[in-house]
Amino acid sequence: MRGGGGGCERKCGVGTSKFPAVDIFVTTADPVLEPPLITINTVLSLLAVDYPANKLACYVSDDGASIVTYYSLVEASKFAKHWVPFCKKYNIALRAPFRYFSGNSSPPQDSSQEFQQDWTRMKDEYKQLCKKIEDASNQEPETCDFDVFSNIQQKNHPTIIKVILENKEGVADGLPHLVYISREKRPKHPHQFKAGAMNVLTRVSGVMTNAPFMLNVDCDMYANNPQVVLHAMCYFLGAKDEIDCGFVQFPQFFYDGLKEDPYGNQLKVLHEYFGRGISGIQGPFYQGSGCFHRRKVIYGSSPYEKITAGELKDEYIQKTYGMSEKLSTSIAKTLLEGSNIIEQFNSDSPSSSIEIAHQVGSCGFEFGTAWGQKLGWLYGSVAEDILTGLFIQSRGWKSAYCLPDPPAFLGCAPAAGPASMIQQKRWATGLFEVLLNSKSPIIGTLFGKLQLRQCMAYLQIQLWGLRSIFEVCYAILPAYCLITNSHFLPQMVSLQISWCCYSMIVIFVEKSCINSSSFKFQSNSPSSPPTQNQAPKPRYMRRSSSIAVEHLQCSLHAFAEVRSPITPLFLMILPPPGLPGLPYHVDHLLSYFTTATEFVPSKRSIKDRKKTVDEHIHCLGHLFNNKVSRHLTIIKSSTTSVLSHEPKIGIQLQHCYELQHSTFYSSKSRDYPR
Ligand SMILES: O=c1ccn([C@@H]2O[C@H](COP(=O)(O)OP(=O)(O)O[C@H]3O[C@H](CO)[C@@H](O)[C@H](O)[C@H]3O)[C@@H](O)[C@H]2O)c(=O)[nH]1
Ligand SMILES: [Mn+2]
Repeated sequence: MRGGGGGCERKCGVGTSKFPAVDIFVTTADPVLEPPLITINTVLSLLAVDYPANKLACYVSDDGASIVTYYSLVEASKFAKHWVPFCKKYNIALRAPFRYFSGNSSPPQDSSQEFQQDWTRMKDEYKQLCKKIEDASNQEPETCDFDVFSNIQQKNHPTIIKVILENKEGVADGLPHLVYISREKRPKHPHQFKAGAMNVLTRVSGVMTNAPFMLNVDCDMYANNPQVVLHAMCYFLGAKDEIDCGFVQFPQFFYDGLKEDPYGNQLKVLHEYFGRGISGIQGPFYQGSGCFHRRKVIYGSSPYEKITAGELKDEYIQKTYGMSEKLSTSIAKTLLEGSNIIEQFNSDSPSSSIEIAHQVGSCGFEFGTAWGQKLGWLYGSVAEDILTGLFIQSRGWKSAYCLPDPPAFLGCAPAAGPASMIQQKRWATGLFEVLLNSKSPIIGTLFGKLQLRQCMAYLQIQLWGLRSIFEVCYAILPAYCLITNSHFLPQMVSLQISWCCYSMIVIFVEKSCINSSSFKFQSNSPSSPPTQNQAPKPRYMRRSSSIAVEHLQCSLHAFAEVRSPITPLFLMILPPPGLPGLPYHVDHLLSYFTTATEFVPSKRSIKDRKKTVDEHIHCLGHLFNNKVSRHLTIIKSSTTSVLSHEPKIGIQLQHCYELQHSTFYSSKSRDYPR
């Protein structure tokens, strides 16, 4: 055992030497669009997490090959030497300094003298750090250490790797390793965007530290909950079978969003409701940031095939994973000793592997190998996250969704305007590319281990781009009807009328149930994972609710959900007769009806209801608004949860509400680190 790590040990009831190592990857690509100050704040928040420092290594990939980014990291590492002990000493909740100090010009008055002094010193140091970075952005810093950056072009340069911090003695209370990487770029070589960067990070870390778990964060998402690594490890180590937990995804939440989120940039529907819903099937999608993977999952392993040493001949490994002896050894170790996760951490210091790291970071390394095709982060879509996660789940792995309080990561989202439209267009295109890819969910279900309902959930998001056609139609529909003095509801065609009545019932029951059954969260949510002997605390208390009504509600939802992903496809081919010329999209009609049901009598005050109606009307004007679909998604999430569990009604409901309301442990894994 190296080092002590008393803090974590006390909190978790497990010796920290038993904690598995974790490699952390932060990606940045452009020092202008992603200012180094933001990147270093993310890095600082990660260096300061509550986890033994000798089990962590943080790798920053800089696709911008920016001297300012590198300089900022070097300066930040000096600051970290004071910042991290400060955070741990006073158990600071928010460990990204720009958020911690924002709006506070003086320390809290009711705190101790010592704390006030330390606080003021830290704030001054942070100010100096900001000043240095600002100066460097205006005029490039000059020291001999930065020679490698001179005379290079952003898109044409060799690999640059710098070990900035090294925890050589392996002390748990020290600082984690910090490594800067800018992979080789050549004009004629496709660099494969983030997926390419992630694959280099995987290989470089494979030869340097080779931790069995890897966390990946975008540079603009800082760790908002210092216990995030512990939370993730509870899932990995608690899973009865590792197949249940190939990766652990934390939802993406954002700070400083616009009030009321008029453009839907907070992606509440996707992350909060949809995410919880599919947790009940095969688990959440991989969302690109805030996700922990098992290393062997990224190396392409399948939970059903146990690899034997005989299969891992050098020749095979080098053909699949590339020509590097040290990398081959580390990969073989990961694949063979996959479950012996404690042993794998490479105890050599990162700087001893720097030469090999350069080799595996070069752009020709992947030539002729399976990287990006069958392993690593996959190429072929700008939504490499969804594609990679889909491929993992198609091999049979499940994933877990973790929603601790406070949220694990917070990021910045474009507020509005062209930036957010460009982002949404990129996602819509990327998602559609995945649908057309040879690894599409349909193929995954037919020939792989992707569950049918998981496939439907993937289709639901992948058809997102196509839905805009219908969205436009429905947005202009009311106006069209006003101008031509016609109706947008179908004429007396029995099929459509029955759909309308049915939808009204669903929403009516939904509304009345939401009003009648209320759930109260316990305010004292556990801030640390429970110890071995401690029973898990229930995270919510049920107050009053009628099981019968709830069940009715859930079954209706289930019924409504089953057809949902198929509906848009079906209706595109076969528009029903009631609305000539306009496809009849049930989802969207449902959202119109949601507005109407605000007039159904309920216990909510008139003022409240009026507000909701206003909201909906406001929404209809905004094509990018999520609010209309919010109600729908509540329906979807409870449905998918219900559908995914065994037939006993009571258990179904329990799971359904746990998935919707629990913030920490998944309903499936109730074991804790041993
Ligand atoms: O060539 C590139 C391009 C991007 N990135 C990094 O990838 C991340 C995501 O890129 P960004 O342009 O910020 O995309 P977002 O739309 O904000 O990100 C979401 O969508 C992406 C897929 O489009 C996912 O990769 C992200 O993880 C997910 O958070 C950032 O850290 C970038 O620095 C690189 O490292 N190299
Ligand atoms: Mn981003």
